[in-house]
Amino acid sequence: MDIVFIKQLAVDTVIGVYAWEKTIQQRLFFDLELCTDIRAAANADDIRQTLDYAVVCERVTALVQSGPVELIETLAERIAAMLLADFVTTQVMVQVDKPGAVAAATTVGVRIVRSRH
Ligand SMILES: Nc1nc2c(c(=O)[nH]1)N=C([C@H](O)[C@@H](O)CO)CN2
Repeated sequence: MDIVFIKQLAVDTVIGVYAWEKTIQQRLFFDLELCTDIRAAANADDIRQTLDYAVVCERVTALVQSGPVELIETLAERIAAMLLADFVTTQVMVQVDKPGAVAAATTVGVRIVRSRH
């Protein structure tokens, strides 16, 4: 299967478990992979026949900024569910990086893979 991917999409939002985190914006980064068949789009050279990664970025950014949550796991699951429901894809990978969370680490985060049932 082919993959449309997005690396290190930056989104500022209110995210975190602790009280001090609920009053500030923090930057998260998203890596996304959407499994799809790109051959029809390639043959026709037609954006309408593939996943538009710019639209995916807009949708993910809007979802992340739609309201505060505590866990990056919550965002990963919501993003995966939205991508599977609204785009022509059979399986998605969603990685959420929160690089400011642990000073001694370059980054921390979660990565999930979800498929259409
Ligand atoms: N598995 C997770 N662990 C932690 C999370 C999280 O979202 N998932 N969040 C925090 C705090 O919000 C932390 O980022 C504050 O620095 C701690 N652990």
